[in-house]
Amino acid sequence: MAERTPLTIAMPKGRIFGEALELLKAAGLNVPTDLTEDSRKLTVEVPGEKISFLMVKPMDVPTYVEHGVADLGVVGKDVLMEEERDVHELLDLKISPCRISVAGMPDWTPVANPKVASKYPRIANRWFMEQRQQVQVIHLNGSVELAPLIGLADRIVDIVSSGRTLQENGLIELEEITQITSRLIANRASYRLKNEGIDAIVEGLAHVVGQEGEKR
Ligand SMILES: Nc1ncnc2c1ncn2[C@@H]1O[C@H](COP(=O)(O)OP(=O)(O)OP(=O)(O)O)[C@@H](O)[C@H]1O
Ligand SMILES: O=P(O)(O)OC[C@H]1O[C@H](OP(=O)(O)OP(=O)(O)O)[C@H](O)[C@@H]1O
Repeated sequence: MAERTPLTIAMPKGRIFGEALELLKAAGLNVPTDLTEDSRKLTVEVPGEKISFLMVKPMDVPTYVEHGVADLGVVGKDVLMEEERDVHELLDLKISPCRISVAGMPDWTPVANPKVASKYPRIANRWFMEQRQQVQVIHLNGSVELAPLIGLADRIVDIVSSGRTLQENGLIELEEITQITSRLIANRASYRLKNEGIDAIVEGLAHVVGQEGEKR
């Protein structure tokens, strides 16, 4: 891909990273060999292409992009829904598919003002508000499935993929809130000012994910 505009891409460390990297390579980006999941380097430049990568926490990707220190970012739709940052969502990359669901113990019975543990307090609050159910959301940063087992919460709102974590902890999925995939996002000003460079990347990625007609 002939790329002249200097661009910075925020890449999420962790689960999405490998698949996102493969997509970028398939889209023709000359990805440097030191851009690997286990690298400790936090910035990596693509020689000759004026592209640099920032290695950041998945939850922080929209922050870097909103503030314009990254022009582009790859992030799960769950994070976009939770963070509500002012960024431009360009493309559904269709990687890291999963869903956000409400789950609980099989013998769960309705109680007044139930406690709901979640890594996604905004998504959980929004969902229960839409359902006109009053709940108390407890924010956790991980191991959310533990909460109903030890009496911290009556239900959880969390990612479900294979369903293994729920199953191994004796929980059941009660309601699906939404399907999730990873998205390509852009800083709003960058999208206007660096449109040519960004469009070249979007075109390449859209071609790979088979989505020419679906770009936003
Ligand atoms: N079990 C899963 N299967 C598939 N995709 C998942 C799964 N869990 C999360 N994801 C997707 O991958 C993204 C990144 O998840 P990952 O676990 O790498 O980061 P994280 O949730 O921020 O973890 P940590 O808090 O450990 O840094 C999530 O935002 C979501 O879109
Ligand atoms: O349906 P499954 O395939 O089992 O995947 C779902 C699990 O994966 C994620 O957890 P993660 O591994 O990121 O750990 P965490 O609990 O620390 O967030 C998510 O929060 C679920 O716990």
